[in-house]
Amino acid sequence: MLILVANLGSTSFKYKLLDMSGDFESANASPDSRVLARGAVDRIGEPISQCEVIVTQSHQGETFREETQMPVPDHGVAVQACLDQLTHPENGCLTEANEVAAIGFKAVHGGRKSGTFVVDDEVLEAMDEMSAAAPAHNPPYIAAMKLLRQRFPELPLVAAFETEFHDTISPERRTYAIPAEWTREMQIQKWGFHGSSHRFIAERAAEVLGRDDAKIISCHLGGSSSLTAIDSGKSIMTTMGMTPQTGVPQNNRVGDFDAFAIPLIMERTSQSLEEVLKTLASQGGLKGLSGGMADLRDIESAASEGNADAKLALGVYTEEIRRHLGGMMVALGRLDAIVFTGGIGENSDVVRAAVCAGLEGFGIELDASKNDGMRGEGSLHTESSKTQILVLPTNEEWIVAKRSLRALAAQ
Ligand SMILES: Nc1ncnc2c1ncn2[C@@H]1O[C@H](COP(=O)(O)OP(=O)(O)O)[C@@H](O)[C@H]1O
Ligand SMILES: CC(=O)OP(=O)(O)O
Ligand SMILES: [Mg+2]
Repeated sequence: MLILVANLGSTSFKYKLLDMSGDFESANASPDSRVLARGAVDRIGEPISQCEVIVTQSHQGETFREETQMPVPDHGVAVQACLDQLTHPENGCLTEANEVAAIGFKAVHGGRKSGTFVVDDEVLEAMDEMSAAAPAHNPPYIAAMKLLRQRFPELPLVAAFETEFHDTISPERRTYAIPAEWTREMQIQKWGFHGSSHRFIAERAAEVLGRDDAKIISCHLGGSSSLTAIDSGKSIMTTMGMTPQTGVPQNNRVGDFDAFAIPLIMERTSQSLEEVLKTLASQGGLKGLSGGMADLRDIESAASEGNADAKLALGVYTEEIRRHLGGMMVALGRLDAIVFTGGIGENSDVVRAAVCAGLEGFGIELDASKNDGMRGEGSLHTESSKTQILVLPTNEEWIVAKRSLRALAAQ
């Protein structure tokens, strides 16, 4: 049974076509060997996007790999290019898109619909209600789902919402200090996001550490970044709140911010509430701090050349990560591992070193020689470190595929 998983990130589009036949629930289900094709478009919306496609077995029976650079203005163009690639007469691996049993989406905010659901009008409506709360994420997902529903009306679409993994967080850690009826009646609360990634890290870290009762902090750092404290496989605390604009600074979204600064900004800039919110959700975060650079690769290179704004952006970003790390260590009471994942966590030794700096007194010791240039799965701690420091590449698509199949079976 083939499942196509669509992952529309804030800066990227990634997809995997997975063969989910046989037992995919067991520990040796081997996610990598099930990938028939995968592709990624990086730097969506920038003048030049990087596109990579790998088809493990094409119609010609051979592996096909292509890397191109071209403008990909939005996620709609990326989804269309993915379907064209998969059904390409020579280099694709599907004769028709209908050979796929379902398309699973790493959907972001369903508000009242937190879980994994076959997409119907009610799911789309719930996502639409949350579009103002997740402006960078929900509109492209809704557009992609509507496009695919129109093109392939027989093909089930499944939405695995990012909030689901955080359903285990206690009321004390998910409730804002606001009038109680706002929480009860409107569910204004800390939902948390990146659930597929943090769940994958919980599963993989348990395998790597060889224990099911591990206490870990999963640092998913990418276009969007969030940390989650995980105890025995369950989320107990996370950094994003009601919306994916909160927590640590995001690529171009503000992160934690004092709501009472907003009326002052409106007064002094003569901007409407909508204009100020749009700025906070598209010109804030790393982009706002650095004077226009939303991608950490650009910020790192500008900072190394002495650019003061870029240095400050890096400093604010890593200090915010450390602030949350400290709170999570207290919530967990013991820390077996810090895990770095996501585009930044998996690739940036600069960020990993800054996050772990000076934590030796807590038993967290980074080995600089292991960290420098480290990519792929591996460990970065010294022999005497009490806490392990790991890099585990995330696999959100694997979690979405598994959850999508369960939702289809439960229908
Ligand atoms: N080699 C690298 N060094 C530093 N940062 C990187 C590197 N490669 C990717 N990144 C960062 O990772 C981000 C993408 O992360 P990812 O988790 O894939 O994105 P998304 O949030 O779109 O799902 C990029 O915006 C970039 O900031
Ligand atoms: C919140 C979320 O899913 O973020 P992103 O897709 O940008 O990583
Ligand atoms: Mg992502």
